[in-house]
Amino acid sequence: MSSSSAEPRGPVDSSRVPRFAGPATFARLPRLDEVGAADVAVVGVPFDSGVSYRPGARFGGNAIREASRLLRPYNPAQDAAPFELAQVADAGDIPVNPFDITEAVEGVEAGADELLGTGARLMTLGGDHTIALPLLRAVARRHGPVALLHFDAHLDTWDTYFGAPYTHGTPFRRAVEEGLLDTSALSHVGTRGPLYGRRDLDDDARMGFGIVTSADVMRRGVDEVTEQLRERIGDRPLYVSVDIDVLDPAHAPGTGTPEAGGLTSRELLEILRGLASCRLVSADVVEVAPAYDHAEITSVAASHTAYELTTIMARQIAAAR
Ligand SMILES: N=C(N)NCCCC(=O)O
Ligand SMILES: [Zn+2]
Ligand SMILES: [Zn+2]
Repeated sequence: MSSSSAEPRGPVDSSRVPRFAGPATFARLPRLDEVGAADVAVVGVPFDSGVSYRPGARFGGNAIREASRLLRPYNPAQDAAPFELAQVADAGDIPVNPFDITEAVEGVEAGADELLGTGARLMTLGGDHTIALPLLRAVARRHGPVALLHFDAHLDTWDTYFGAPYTHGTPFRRAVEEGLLDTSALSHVGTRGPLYGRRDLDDDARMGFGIVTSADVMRRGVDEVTEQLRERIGDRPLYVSVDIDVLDPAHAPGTGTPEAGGLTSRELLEILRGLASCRLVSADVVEVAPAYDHAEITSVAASHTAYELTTIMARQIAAAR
């Protein structure tokens, strides 16, 4: 633990305080200001001014926090109690200007930079996918160009929308242009749906991305696909970005640009668990738009996604100690 030699402070005990009581933090964990420092900071970014279709992802972080009340402290799939292995804390939100995208992007970068500067890894809850760019800027400043595993229905390597360079469809083209990514280890997973033209794929391939489509996951299976991803990543520092629309709309209706034919939440969680040996330096879960959700289907899936990613980071922090 970076804060002190004391044991990590874990979640509120749901056998003593009902899990539906009190204000929500991620997984009922302490706030960052209650523990001083954290190994993994869960941070919200309530920003959705970069969307091309339905708005509402600005409410995603808090919806994920609410849904995460039901998470329990032991993760059997990874045989780990993540919140005992490392201090995980909820760092609140990075508040940014909803009326000025350029200023917001700078604000996210500064907020992420400050948290990373404490030695914490970030588990960011979006927000729309625009925020991946400033998050990657902050991460690359510390680690150099990182490997990227991008779970999404969409490529998000388009150039501009209405002339705007910073949008939720363009973060990874900007990241490649800025040299933030190790272009020998870039993968999209779960890609599907109509494109603007064949050229979208040509541009994407030229940037260095490999694609595992949603249909590939179905045909080849989770284990084979995950093995291939692990080989491509090797021991490089890895950033994982999960756009919740990688899931089929049946598994994640609460999102802004849904596409039919997506992954199941079981497939996504199993692929993530298969990455436990990778050097995960930070991650995000974005594009949860609760206004289109039903019975917290999407925010529950997102909370479990963040839980698996947090578990991977906590295990690695404990193993390195
Ligand atoms: N990043 C997400 N979720 N969507 C990008 C879709 C961009 C488009 O409207 O073509
Ligand atoms: Zn998407
Ligand atoms: Zn996206």
